[in-house]
Amino acid sequence: MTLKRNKISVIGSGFTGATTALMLAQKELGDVVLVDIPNMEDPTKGKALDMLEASPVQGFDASIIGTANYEETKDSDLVIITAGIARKPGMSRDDLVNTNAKIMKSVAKEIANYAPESYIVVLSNPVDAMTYTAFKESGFPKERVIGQSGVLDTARFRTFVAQELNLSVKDVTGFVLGGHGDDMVPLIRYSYAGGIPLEKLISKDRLDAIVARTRTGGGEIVGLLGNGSAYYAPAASLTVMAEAILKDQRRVLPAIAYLEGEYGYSDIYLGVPVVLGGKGIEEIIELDLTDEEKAALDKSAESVKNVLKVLE
Ligand SMILES: NC(=O)C1=CN([C@@H]2O[C@H](COP(=O)(O)OP(=O)(O)OC[C@H]3O[C@@H](n4cnc5c(N)ncnc54)[C@H](O)[C@@H]3O)[C@@H](O)[C@H]2O)C=CC1
Ligand SMILES: O=C([O-])CC(=O)C(=O)O
Repeated sequence: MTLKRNKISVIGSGFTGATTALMLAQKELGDVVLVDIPNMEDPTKGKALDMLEASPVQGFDASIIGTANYEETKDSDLVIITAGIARKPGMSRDDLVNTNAKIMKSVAKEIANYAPESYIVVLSNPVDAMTYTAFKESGFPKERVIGQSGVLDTARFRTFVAQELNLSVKDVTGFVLGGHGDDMVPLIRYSYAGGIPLEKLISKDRLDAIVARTRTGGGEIVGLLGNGSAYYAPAASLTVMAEAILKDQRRVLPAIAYLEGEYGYSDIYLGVPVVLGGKGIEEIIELDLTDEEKAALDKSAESVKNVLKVLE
């Protein structure tokens, strides 16, 4: 028997792509190919070499290469797409749609050509619409094209709750549904600290404030950074999704999935709870929602549909 390491391609070697490449390698999830456009080839090679030189210090075994040649992605097991522009203060994620759709189409075609059996995880914004674009352009089955939003949004929610209660983040769980925009839907009813419903531990006013901060969590970082958007927590979120797929963990995570009737929506990619494992999205979990929660999800789905209309 010949054992082989996973091959993971990360498209886009900017803030999120490079950080993700390092985290994947540090966790020894596979050999990493970092890809960018031709005029970014040298910086991409430089970042990859710099990361590789960290491997003896930290003691991880993974090759990391930088390239502008998609041939290097041949037969990747997993491809993570971070290529595209990021927003600046004053912009919404949806303002990125036209530029990033063009990039996503070309990247998805390259992946379909060189890594037709791979799983695709999309980060580029507006991510619900970009995941839809990657699905259509790649022609891959829906379970192999997944978007990242909920792990990050939930992580922000968990961070703020842990700060509020002065408890370990490890004991705080949360669930954020819907599109990755300011009308995402954090579900308090399904969120706990050490198994205790949050509503029993935090006042309604404080919970409302935490929900509001979660919804605008991306914008908060954009405002502070001044020239770009978040990358450490997004990279950590991508890494957890990659691990769930490559190690067939069957984790229950919120992820952007293609819906065909689930939650009452069709032909749309939207953030919902899924089982993520070796076959990609193995199940979509349908939760019972109150009328208020469903109305909030409808509003969020409507925003995603409006972005998709721009693409038509
Ligand atoms: N879904 C989410 O939760 C999050 C999404 N994002 C999004 O991820 C994207 C990337 O963000 P950053 O890494 O901070 O941006 P960045 O500007 O630092 O890096 C983007 C990289 O993509 C490259 N690129 C452009 N066209 C390409 C192509 N055709 N092939 C390969 N590479 C290409 C650029 O040269 C650049 O190096 C943005 O759209 C951002 O909004 C960022 C954080 C969280
Ligand atoms: O806010 C942005 O533009 C980047 C992003 O999606 C996030 O950090 O949630």
